[in-house]
Amino acid sequence: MSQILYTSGLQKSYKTGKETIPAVNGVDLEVFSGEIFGFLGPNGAGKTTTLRMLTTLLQPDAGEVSICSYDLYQQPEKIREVIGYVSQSGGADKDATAWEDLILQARLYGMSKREAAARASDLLAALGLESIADRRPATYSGGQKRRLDIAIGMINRPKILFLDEPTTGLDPHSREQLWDEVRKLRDLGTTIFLTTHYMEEADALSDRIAIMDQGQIVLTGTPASLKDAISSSGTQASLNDVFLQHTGRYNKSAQIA
Ligand SMILES: Nc1ncnc2c1ncn2[C@@H]1O[C@H](COP(=O)(O)OP(=O)(O)OP(=O)(O)O)[C@@H](O)[C@H]1O
Repeated sequence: MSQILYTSGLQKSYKTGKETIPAVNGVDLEVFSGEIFGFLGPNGAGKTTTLRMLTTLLQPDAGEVSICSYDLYQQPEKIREVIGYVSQSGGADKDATAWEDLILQARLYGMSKREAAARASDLLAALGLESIADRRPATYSGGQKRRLDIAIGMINRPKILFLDEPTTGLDPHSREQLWDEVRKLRDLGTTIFLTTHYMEEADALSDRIAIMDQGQIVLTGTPASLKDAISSSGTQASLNDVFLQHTGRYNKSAQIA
């Protein structure tokens, strides 16, 4: 598999008054084309800060970043062309129907009216939103809203899609439905970079995961290899056990699901 995302020594501090908070403190990452990469860590670990740098929304203090071989500092506009980003709050327009919103987004990416309509139709079908395309998001369920957010994030056919906690707040059934949609996107060739607080989600979805803590990557590997590494004969460790061992705390939200 070829490399699609690379970071080396990525750093970012925030200054608030006299205090300097080293939010991201030397992050090295490698993500391969076609994989679902799970990005985990306790609250305040630095995940969102990392994600905002990778998506060109925040300037790093130091470090190298390349996505699809484009350099973050030299070619940020090229990086924006090849990524999609679905933030925790989503990007859907509450006053537009799904169809209107997708058409507008496609036109903003320079598609002709005909191309925009074809792209919107394809995305509505891929994400199971056809029957509600003419309604506004206020009338959607939580899962439908998240699927529309993802459709908007996919409008420009990104090579890599960043999903920030895509299933937070969804019930277990909607969450599993969304997992299927994410797998479908991956099977169609999109690399997925996903943050989540749900360990069973990371386990079920990710080809590989990285665990971040206090601004640094503390562990990377496949879910199976990470669990096997701390399992003893007769006792299979869970991803939550792995998380506990490497961050010193259980991920409480993981137990809600
Ligand atoms: N705008 C900001 N100004 C000052 N400090 C910030 C700012 N944004 C984040 N931080 C701090 O940087 C650190 C990393 O925060 P970040 O939001 O990246 O973590 P996270 O892993 O995404 O957390 P969560 O899981 O809670 O979303 C935290 O200590 C946080 O308080």
